[in-house]
Amino acid sequence: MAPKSKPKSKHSKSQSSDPSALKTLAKTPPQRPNWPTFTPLVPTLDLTVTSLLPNQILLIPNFFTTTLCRTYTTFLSTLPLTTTPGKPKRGEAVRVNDRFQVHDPTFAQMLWTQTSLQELVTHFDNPSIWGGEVLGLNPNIRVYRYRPEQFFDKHYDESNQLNVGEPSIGAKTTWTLLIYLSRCEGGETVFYPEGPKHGPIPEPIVAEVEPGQALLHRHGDDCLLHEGREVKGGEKWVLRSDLVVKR
Ligand SMILES: O=C(O)CCC(=O)C(=O)O
Ligand SMILES: [Fe+2]
Repeated sequence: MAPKSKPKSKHSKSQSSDPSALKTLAKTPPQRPNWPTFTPLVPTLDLTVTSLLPNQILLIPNFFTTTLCRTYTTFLSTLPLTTTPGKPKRGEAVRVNDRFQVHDPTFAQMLWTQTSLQELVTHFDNPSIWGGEVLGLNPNIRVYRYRPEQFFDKHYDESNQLNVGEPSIGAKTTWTLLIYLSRCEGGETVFYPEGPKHGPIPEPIVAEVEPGQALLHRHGDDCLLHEGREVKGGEKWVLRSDLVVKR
């Protein structure tokens, strides 16, 4: 929470009387988390991308090992998570969880290149599925913690336009990436495929919260309605980014 008034310490006084120091301070971006390294990992050759719904929802079991999941949840619980308000803005899904969000291009690049993700995505059987030339991951990194009774109500994920790299290239997001980091009761991510207009309503598709499993699903215009079901016991930890392609 922001302090009500500026602290009146000697330190802050000496800083404000030196304009160049102030300039440096203003330019300093908020500190990025000191993310743990991605070890140990299952070798890429031992991982497979499976379809929960062909062309729409893909899974990579054991993308993170159990040990790495534990390292991450321990680390993530030290971050300043904030509880999202129960009352969303108009048109936004009700989302009750604790979250942390950071713009971190370095981490996005690490998660892309220092895990099996880049290899699995770029060597996928049908690369046209990604919706363009894949550049990497969205630097908008989100961390969610759901405790019992917390959930993410039904919604669609939007595609976002952004610029990535140096020199920067126009890009857009096409698939959501979720990495489950813990085991919990409930909390499944559930998708609701649309059936034919007058036909029967298709069964929902349920992705279980398997620690270490990565889930990719199409978003933007091709997004299925989905939700993060209420957690009934334990904690559900998720790392979220998106696949980014050339615009
Ligand atoms: O936590 C989940 O299972 C779903 C998260 C989600 O839908 C989102 O991040 O947009
Ligand atoms: Fe979503």
